Amino acid sequence: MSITISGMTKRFDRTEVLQGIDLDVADGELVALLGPSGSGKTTLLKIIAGLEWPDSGRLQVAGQDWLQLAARDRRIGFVFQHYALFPHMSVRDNIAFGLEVMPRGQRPSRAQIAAKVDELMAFLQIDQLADRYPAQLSGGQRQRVALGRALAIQPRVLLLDEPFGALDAAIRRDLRRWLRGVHEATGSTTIFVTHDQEEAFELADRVVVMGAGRIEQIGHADDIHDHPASPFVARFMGATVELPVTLAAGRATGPGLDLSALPRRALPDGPARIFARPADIRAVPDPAACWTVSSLGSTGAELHLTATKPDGTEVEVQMPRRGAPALSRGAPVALRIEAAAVFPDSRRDHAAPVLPLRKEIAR
Ligand SMILES: Nc1ncnc2c1ncn2[C@@H]1O[C@H](COP(=O)(O)OP(=O)(O)OP(=O)(O)O)[C@@H](O)[C@H]1O
Repeated sequence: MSITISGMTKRFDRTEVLQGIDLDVADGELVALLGPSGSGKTTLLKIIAGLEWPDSGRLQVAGQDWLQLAARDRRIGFVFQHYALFPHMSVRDNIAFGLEVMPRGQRPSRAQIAAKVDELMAFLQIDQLADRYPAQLSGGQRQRVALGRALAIQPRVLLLDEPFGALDAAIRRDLRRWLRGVHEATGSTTIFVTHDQEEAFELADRVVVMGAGRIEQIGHADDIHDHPASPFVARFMGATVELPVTLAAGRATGPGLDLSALPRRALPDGPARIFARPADIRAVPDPAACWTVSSLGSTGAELHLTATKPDGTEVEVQMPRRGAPALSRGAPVALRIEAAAVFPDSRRDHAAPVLPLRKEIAR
């Protein structure tokens, strides 16, 4: 089922939680909503599920207006972070629940329900747990049961809200791989919410980055990592070093900065800011440079240093220790920035780029 959301807004009291969302999800696609806490991810998911209603905008699923449909008529599978399995029901009964409560005309027979549940438990690799109760399961097992319950009704759309949020890192990784397999096998259009970048990029076909009620960027992992569409996305993706530069003929320059590795950009002349990751910066000894090494440490593999300017600006640098020049505290250094996003100063932080970053001019 394809999903088309257009011009969607939602306000709670005075907060505009969704500020005009436009999003197309293709039939069978697996899409992640990624963003910091409070950016509106869950609200968007709840609107698709029919648990919230927008103030304006459209929601069409396979061409049908879902805002005219009650939640129970949407045939949606929904899994929350705090999966609420019924504690007094066995695994088997939890999974069967959605089928058992179907209206009489649509409800499969007892034998059909039993067969469906057996098939799902085998598919989810939890058949040996059929007669256990939720309290007797691990977090990862409970999560699989929750997913089994959501899948039992053969949902047209599967919505997962931080499905692995409460689990530890190793189990999350296992379940991610497993969920990807489930998605490929069932082919249901799936949207999941996460604030974990690795999870979003590993699992999803496309990632939707949300910030403060807006979609900041939609794309694939490499694209979002290398070409953030806004300062917000750059910061969110770990480009925590933010420095003023001057753009002239598509080239950025700044005091004590070597920016010759950056491609020319189709951006207007004038003041701008660059956003770089500490791991994309190299400190290079230079007696004439305005930066000095103010702290220096090593993790064995990497040197972590802080470079400081007389005006108090500080920059974190992480560079491979092997092959690094000899550096000591107080040494003057230039900063060579090997990759960075550049945004003209006139832009509002969350606006779309004046010119797409990808439109780089050949040197
Ligand atoms: N029922 C409600 N009444 C009032 N405000 C609400 C309600 N539901 C959500 N909000 C507010 O809307 C904003 C967005 O919430 P939402 O849960 O959609 O964000 P989120 O991106 O999913 O965050 P998180 O990652 O923390 O779950 C928040 O500021 C939240 O406090």
